Amino acid sequence: MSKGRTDMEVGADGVAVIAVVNPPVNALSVDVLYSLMGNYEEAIRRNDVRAIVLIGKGGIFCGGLDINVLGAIQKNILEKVKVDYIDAMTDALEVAVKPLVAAIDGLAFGGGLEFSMACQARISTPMAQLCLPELQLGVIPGFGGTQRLPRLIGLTKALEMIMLSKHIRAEEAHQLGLVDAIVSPEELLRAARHWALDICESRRPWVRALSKTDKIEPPEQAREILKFARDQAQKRAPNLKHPLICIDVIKEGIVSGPRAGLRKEGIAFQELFFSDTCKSLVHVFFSQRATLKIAGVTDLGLMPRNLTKVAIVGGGLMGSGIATSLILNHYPVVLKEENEKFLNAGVDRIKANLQSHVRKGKMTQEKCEKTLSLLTGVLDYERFKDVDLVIEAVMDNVKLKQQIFAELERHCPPHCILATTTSTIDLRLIGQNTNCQDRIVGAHFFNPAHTVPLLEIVRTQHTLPQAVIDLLDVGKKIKKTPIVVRNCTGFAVNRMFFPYTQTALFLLDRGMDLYKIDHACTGFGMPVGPFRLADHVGFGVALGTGMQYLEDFPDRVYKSMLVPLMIEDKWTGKASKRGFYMYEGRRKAIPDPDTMTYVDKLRSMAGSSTDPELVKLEDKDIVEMVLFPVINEACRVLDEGVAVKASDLDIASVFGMGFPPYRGGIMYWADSIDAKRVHAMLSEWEKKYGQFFRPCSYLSERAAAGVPLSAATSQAKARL
Ligand SMILES: C[C@H](O)CC(=O)SCCNC(=O)CCNC(=O)[C@H](O)C(C)(C)COP(=O)(O)OP(=O)(O)OC[C@H]1O[C@@H](n2cnc3c(N)ncnc32)[C@H](O)[C@@H]1OP(=O)(O)O
Repeated sequence: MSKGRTDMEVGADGVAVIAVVNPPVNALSVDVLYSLMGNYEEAIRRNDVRAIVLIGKGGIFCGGLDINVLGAIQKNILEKVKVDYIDAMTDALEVAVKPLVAAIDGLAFGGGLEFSMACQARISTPMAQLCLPELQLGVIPGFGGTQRLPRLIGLTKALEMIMLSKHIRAEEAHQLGLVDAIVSPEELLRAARHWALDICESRRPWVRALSKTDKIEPPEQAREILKFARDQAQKRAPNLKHPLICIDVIKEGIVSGPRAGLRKEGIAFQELFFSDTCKSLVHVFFSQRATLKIAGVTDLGLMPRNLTKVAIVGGGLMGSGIATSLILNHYPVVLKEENEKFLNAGVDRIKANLQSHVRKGKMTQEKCEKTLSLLTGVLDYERFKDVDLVIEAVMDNVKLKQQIFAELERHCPPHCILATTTSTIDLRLIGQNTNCQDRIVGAHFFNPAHTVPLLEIVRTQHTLPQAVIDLLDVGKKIKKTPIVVRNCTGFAVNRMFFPYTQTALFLLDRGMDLYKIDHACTGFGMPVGPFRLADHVGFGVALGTGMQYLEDFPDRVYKSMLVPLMIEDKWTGKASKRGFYMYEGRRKAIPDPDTMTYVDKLRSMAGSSTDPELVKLEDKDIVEMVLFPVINEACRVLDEGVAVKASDLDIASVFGMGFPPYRGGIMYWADSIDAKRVHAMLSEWEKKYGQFFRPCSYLSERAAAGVPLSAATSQAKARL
């Protein structure tokens, strides 16, 4: 946070060019802010300076406030940034006696975009991307963005950008009036200088964003727009306050004028720094980047090879989702199926995935067809001879996978990485009939693979670091957040979340209403409750996984016969339209009264009776009972070295299971509750309900020593 600077050069034309220099994204660190103000004041003072251009060095304008500053303030390492001072800075730019023009190449994010909006004009290159992403960090724009953006582009568009942290490209920004001209990168500086001098010489208007009123909608319409935005924000994230605070701040500017709006923005911005939401989201931001740093893999100086052609074996739900993701990100894909019928079905699924992009306006029909042309369907291995990566995505059957991997070794070039999507089978077993265990790696995607943002990369003791590096690179290019884990049953994500549905089944057996359990979990912020999740995954998969877990972890599998009972009647979850819910149309899930017939049958078969204490549990207690066993398993996953660090599990839970990011991820949340309490509750439940709830040694030791669950093992050992 105390690094970076700005450089100033004054040209013979009288234009001072102030460049932000703080790679990799030119974030506004404390040093950059002070340096910027120093340069600015000097430029205003100097008689040889007539105008100022603000630019970022290295093809990036500015990635916003240095997020380390937020973290440091939260931890009291740094005194609160003087927001008054920053306001004064943006104000100073806006009311400067010499014109300022922002020259934007690459990213103009957060505080960076806000500084540019305080300038009198913005010139960009075609590749520029503009965004106010502050809400994703639990704060609101704090350098005047809540007031200047609506005045530059109107309330409707400004709210869309701010509330959804929506990126816009130069062309759209130009149409909206946020960017005044688009020029090539080579022309950027020259054009910005000219523009600034043109303002000096009154050939172009001197625009002060805060004084603009022409884009703001009339009062009645503005009220409606703000109300709609509020309703949407509440619907999207009922547990979050900062989006509503942001709307209040914008409203203040509309109702009482931009000065009042700026004042309110400053106060709210400072207060939000210290909210748990902001702390959690900052943790998620850095943890997400940290997944790419793996000791013994990414610190060896290896560079990712350029994998240009990918093949997929199996065009089922998973294979077609992965293919969609790859072609959407410009990878040519060969899709192999065993017969014409399955191949057509796979290709149709991919077409349907792309069409849904067209329907939602994310893609034109023309682009859709171009994207689809990257896909080649085949029935044999002929085209595998020049592929760089194969992803096997057939059903989880050891013999079948072993046969496929032996064939892949024969047909693919020797550098080709062979990946499997298995979620349960030991990778060493899959590669047993090959001599290329060092190129075998797990690429565990989550269904639907083209939308779920997590990719679990699984390595064995044989996997070469180069194969992991290459897959990390592909993962990043197809916009997945990858976490690298070690080979074991269920890997990190499925293993960690296995108890989620298990505990729910336990509660159901003891008389709790299943919809109450799901409701409690979604109220906490999970996208779906455990029963809806089971429907989505499908009972066949759930049962298969359950059997595997029973074999590998017999001490902690809760044996419920409910799912097998339903499968007997061909109720298999969402795919069969009957499961714990009934399904109408594509999405609608309706509580199914007939499900209770199975529950009652099971209860009478097992002779189980309602537990009066459990059925009285409130939502908060249900959430703890369902999620504490998840924490317990996450501790085991960490202790066994399946995951490298606790923050990887936070990311896995957020991006793989939809754990609410504003709670920081599963381990972060556990530490916020305190390991002692998690341990105490599990111990109490173990006594009452059996070993399913028994706390593992990692949790017990850390709870006893008062060490956070997320503390790195070496630090923790020193304290244990
Ligand atoms: C007052 C204001 O209103 C408040 C603010 O401005 S709050 C900050 C607003 N800005 C943001 O939220 C931007 C956050 N950053 C991003 O979205 C993305 O990093 C990006 C789009 C800028 C670049 O993405 P990408 O090219 O994929 O690179 P990415 O790996 O994410 O980042 C590269 C490095 O820059 C760092 N970085 C990115 N933005 C940063 C920021 N604003 N502060 C500090 N570090 C940042 C990352 O941590 C990463 O560091 P590492 O290499 O050590 O892991």
